[in-house]
Amino acid sequence: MTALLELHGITKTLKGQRTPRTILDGVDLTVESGESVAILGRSGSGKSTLLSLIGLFDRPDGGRYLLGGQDITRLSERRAAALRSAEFGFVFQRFFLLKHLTAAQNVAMALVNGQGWLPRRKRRARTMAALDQVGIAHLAKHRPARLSGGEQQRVAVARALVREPRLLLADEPTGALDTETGNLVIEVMRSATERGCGLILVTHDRDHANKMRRVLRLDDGVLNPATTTPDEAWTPHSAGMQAAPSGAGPTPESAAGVSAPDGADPTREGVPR
Ligand SMILES: Nc1ncnc2c1ncn2[C@@H]1O[C@H](COP(=O)(O)OP(=O)(O)OP(=O)(O)O)[C@@H](O)[C@H]1O
Repeated sequence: MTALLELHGITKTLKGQRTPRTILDGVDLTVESGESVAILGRSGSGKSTLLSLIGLFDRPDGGRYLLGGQDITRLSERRAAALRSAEFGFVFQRFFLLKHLTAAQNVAMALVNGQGWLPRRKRRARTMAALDQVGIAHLAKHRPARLSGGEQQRVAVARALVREPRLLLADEPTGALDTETGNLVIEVMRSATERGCGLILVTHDRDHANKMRRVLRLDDGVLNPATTTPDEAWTPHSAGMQAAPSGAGPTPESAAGVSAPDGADPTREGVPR
């Protein structure tokens, strides 16, 4: 069977400095449909860079990237944006909801692009189904200000799922939530894998990593191919693990996958290279 995602020898080097710096050093990774994979690693080990390459916000300098068996290593910006809208769902630490829109409108935003034209009734049905999936259909008409942090993140997860992505990419999605709410959000994302969606979760949380089928560790840009347990991954070498800094990042539109047709990387927005 063809794997959902295959990375072969992916490298990324930061240039523009006196000496180029290797951020990803020959990463190999295979993810099957319906599989969940946690990636652990200390701060600065390259986790967000890897997700950004997988989400087609950036390109590798070397290696091959296959999605469903198709080589997508070197797509034009336009094709990358189209594929990103059609195939991926994104969840970040911050929720990136538009304040003046209701929960339902925030979710429906993700259907504006990437799905072609959807009749209003269908759009509404899919939006409500996504909100129902995350257990907050009854809050559809509420604006973000009336929702708790966990409810807002569930809206963000519904927005990521409404397009029925093949792959869900989550970068520290529970970093701003309390334990109970974080568990709920992880469970919602994990349940999407039961319907065949792949899930790659970058996290510093051992318990959440433990809920994924595989746990992999990234050390200074090198992805250890051996499945590990979160406790093993938490060796002194990775003692520098800490919450990701919440700097400039995605916008509500880019988090919904509808506003980065120019290939701008929402995970890097505003960050000078
Ligand atoms: N735009 C950039 N400009 C300069 N350096 C960058 C840029 N993006 C990433 N880096 C560097 O690349 C390395 C990997 O960064 P990345 O954000 O991928 O790490 P991470 O494992 O996700 O860290 P964290 O857990 O803190 O989010 C870091 O040393 C970082 O400083």
